[in-house]
This record gives sequence, structure tokens and C-alpha cells, in this order.
Amino acid sequence: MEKDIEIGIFGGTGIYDSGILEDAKEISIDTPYGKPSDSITVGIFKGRKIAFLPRHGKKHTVPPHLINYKANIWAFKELGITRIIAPSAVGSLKEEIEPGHFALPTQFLDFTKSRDGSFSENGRVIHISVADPFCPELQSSILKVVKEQNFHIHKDCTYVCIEGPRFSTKAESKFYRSTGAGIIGMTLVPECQLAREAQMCYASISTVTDYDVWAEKPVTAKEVLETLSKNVERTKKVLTDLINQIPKTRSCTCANALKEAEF
Ligand SMILES: CSC[C@H]1O[C@H](OP(=O)(O)O)[C@H](O)[C@@H]1O
Ligand SMILES: Nc1ncnc2[nH]cnc12
Repeated sequence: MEKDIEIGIFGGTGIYDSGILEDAKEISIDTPYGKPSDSITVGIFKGRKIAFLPRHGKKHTVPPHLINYKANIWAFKELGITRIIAPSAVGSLKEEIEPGHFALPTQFLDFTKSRDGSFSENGRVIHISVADPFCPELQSSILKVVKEQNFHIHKDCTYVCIEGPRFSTKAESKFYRSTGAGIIGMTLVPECQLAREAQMCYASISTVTDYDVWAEKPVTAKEVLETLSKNVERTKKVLTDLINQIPKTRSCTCANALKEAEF
């Protein structure tokens, strides 16, 4: 099996193939936690070895609450991946965060309910820090590229992660808004914290598809899909420049996440 892939991309809603990889091949990986969402495409882009896995599967058959997040992260770790870029479609909780804009989550609020979100098991006790849950080095690369491409990006957003697959009630949405959080989605947790436990760098590139349910018209899956195609084109454009921007060696602390975390 390939062991020296550098960068992994989890395709979100609307992003089911990388479309940019040369010498691409599909590999199927089994993990101690079962199968990842689909086969993984590995290939080369601008001289760098990349893997791509759509988190909902290539045909979007896996809903957010049933994604095998542990298998997905484990499979990327097996490939030697140290850095994960995670595109995601999100709703907006603030007027000024408009559909079509990018948002860079720097914090999250976890409202998921029944997800297996840790590798701490079988006598292994791990308490990682997620005070700052994302890789700062990946985040600055993302910011740089999005700004260079003149897209609108909201930095320092808090991402509310709900269990899904249903959207929120108006009362829930009002409550989430009252926390000051900017965006809402269903997949960041536990993906992000599992990456940290696996000592991998992780950053989300979120694109806004809707105003959730607090605004005039409550969001529907149809609305999300309609806004998505433009967002997907923009995300793919960002990804193509981002790969080159990511430094080859890591100078962040993500690789040491377990240093003071294990009993
Ligand atoms: C059809 S909208 C709900 C769906 O879209 C987002 O997925 P992803 O984060 O993978 O882009 C959201 O979290 C939900 O899973
Ligand atoms: N309004 C919303 N709530 C939860 N997840 C979403 N993904 C895209 N829009 C969303």
C-alpha cells in the first residue's frame, strides 16, 4: 500500500471527485473501524502526492450522522498523510455571512449526539487539547489563497456542528445565533478532533450555501444544492492553488498533539 501521501482532502457536499490528480488510482482500504466512506483516489498534483476521499461517498449515499469518521481518518493516517484539508458546505448564522462566501472556522461548538469521536479506547486514555482545534499553518495558507483569488472570506468563525441529518428548528437556530457563532454544519465534529488525536494537521474550508432557518425562508436541501455548484467551482479553484502554498515541512505543533495528552 502507498505510505507516503502528503496531503489528504475530504470532499464535502458537492465535491465527489478531485478532478485535478495526475496518475490517479483508486485504492480500497479496510481499517480496524470498518470501511471508509468510499475508495480513496491517490495521485499527483504539482509534484505533491495527494489523496482524495468524499466523506459522503462518491454518490453521496452516506448521511452526516452515519459517516465512519474513524475509518476515514485511520485510512488517511495509513497512507502517511500528515495534512488534511476539509471542504464543507455550511449554513450562515449571521446576516453578513452571505451565501457564496467562504468562512474559515477557528472554533467549534459541538452539538452532535451519538458519534464515535475518539481513538481513546481499549485501555488507552487520551485527553487531547482542542483549545485551538485547527492547524494554524494550513489556515494561513487557506486565507492567503482565498484572498489572492479575491473571494470573500470570513475568518475567525465558530462552526456549530449539529447531529443532523435534519436541519435545525427555529428555536435551535435562534439559540445558536445567540452564542455568537457564525456558521452551522453537520460534519466538522468528530472529523476535526480525530485528526488532532491522530496528530494530523486539519483545516476546514467552509462555503456558505444558505441562511439556515432564522431568516425569511427556512433552508431546504434543494436550496443548498442550488447554491452549491458555484461554491464548488470556487472551492476547487482554491484547492488547486492551495496545494502549492502548503509548506513541505510542518512547523506547527499538530504532530505533538499526544505529547502531554496520554495517561
Ligand atoms: C445538504 S446540506 C447538509 C450537508 O451538507 C454539509 O456537508 P459537508 O460538511 O460534508 O459539506 C452538512 O454538514 C451536511 O452534511
Ligand atoms: N443550514 C444548515 N444547517 C446544517 N448544515 C448545513 N449544511 C449546509 N447548510 C446547513
